[in-house]
Amino acid sequence: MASDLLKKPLKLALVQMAAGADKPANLQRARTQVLEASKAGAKLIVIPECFNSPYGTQYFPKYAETLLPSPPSREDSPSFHALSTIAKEANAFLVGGSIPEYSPATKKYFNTSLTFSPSGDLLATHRKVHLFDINIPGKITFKESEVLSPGNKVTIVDLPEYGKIGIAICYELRFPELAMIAARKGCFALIYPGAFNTTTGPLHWELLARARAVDNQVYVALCSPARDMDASYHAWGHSLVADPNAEVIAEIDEKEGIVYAELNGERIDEIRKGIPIYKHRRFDVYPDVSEGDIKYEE
Ligand SMILES: NC(=O)CCC(=O)C(=O)O
Repeated sequence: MASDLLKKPLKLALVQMAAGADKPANLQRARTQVLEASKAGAKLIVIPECFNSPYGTQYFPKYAETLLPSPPSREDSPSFHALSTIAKEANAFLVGGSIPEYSPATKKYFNTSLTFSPSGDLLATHRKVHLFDINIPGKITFKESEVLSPGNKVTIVDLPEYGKIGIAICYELRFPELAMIAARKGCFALIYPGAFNTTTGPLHWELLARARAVDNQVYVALCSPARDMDASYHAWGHSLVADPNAEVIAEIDEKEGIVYAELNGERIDEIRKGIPIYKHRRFDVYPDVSEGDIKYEE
């Protein structure tokens, strides 16, 4: 019996690409690797957070593009047009990692993810809601909010013929509420373009992916850039897919490469039948975070 959540099997690819200082080269690299994934049969393809620029607050203003009004002009957003064309060439849904965005109307910068359909149409825009501001003395200090402003919407995207996915960016993996809202609204997978680092990555990256998967009994996919030890920020890499039972079913090391996984709705149904937490929740005892005044990207 077909699953209500994911109507037919879906091949997912996570493109763990290197992103350097040369924006046109980053766009070209994304194209080459997305097309390789599509040749391998992937119908949902993800690229990393900040794929068109090095990751660092010092780079965001220089690499930022203007997305509104939508569609933007080619001059305002070469990355928007590259992603739309790549999705069409690949004939696949493309979660376009994220790019630094500048809004002239508000004079604010955002960390923004664009998702395109196989015909190259923009399906959703997610501006990172939870900014990465951390300070681990002697290890890493990073403050996205020095430059970026937060988005304020939950992003759920309907992939026609398949089902719904939730999209959030990197640090947002640490916020179970976001994942729970998306899962309880019927998503079969939570997709996170991300760039954890070599301090937090070893302990938390896989743990958090598996935690969000087991909490919600959905697929969880994390797509990182490849590690570049010459860059100012050392990405953890290790793009991976956890299944609805929190098993890591595909993973890569820190180098460039593509991770593939077959997603199957019947696997979600099987796990939910065996451990029926969806029937056991007690909203008479505590509130349902997926109800109430939630702001969605439309
Ligand atoms: N780009 C990010 O949001 C990094 C998040 C991260 O490394 C973490 O530990 O959280």
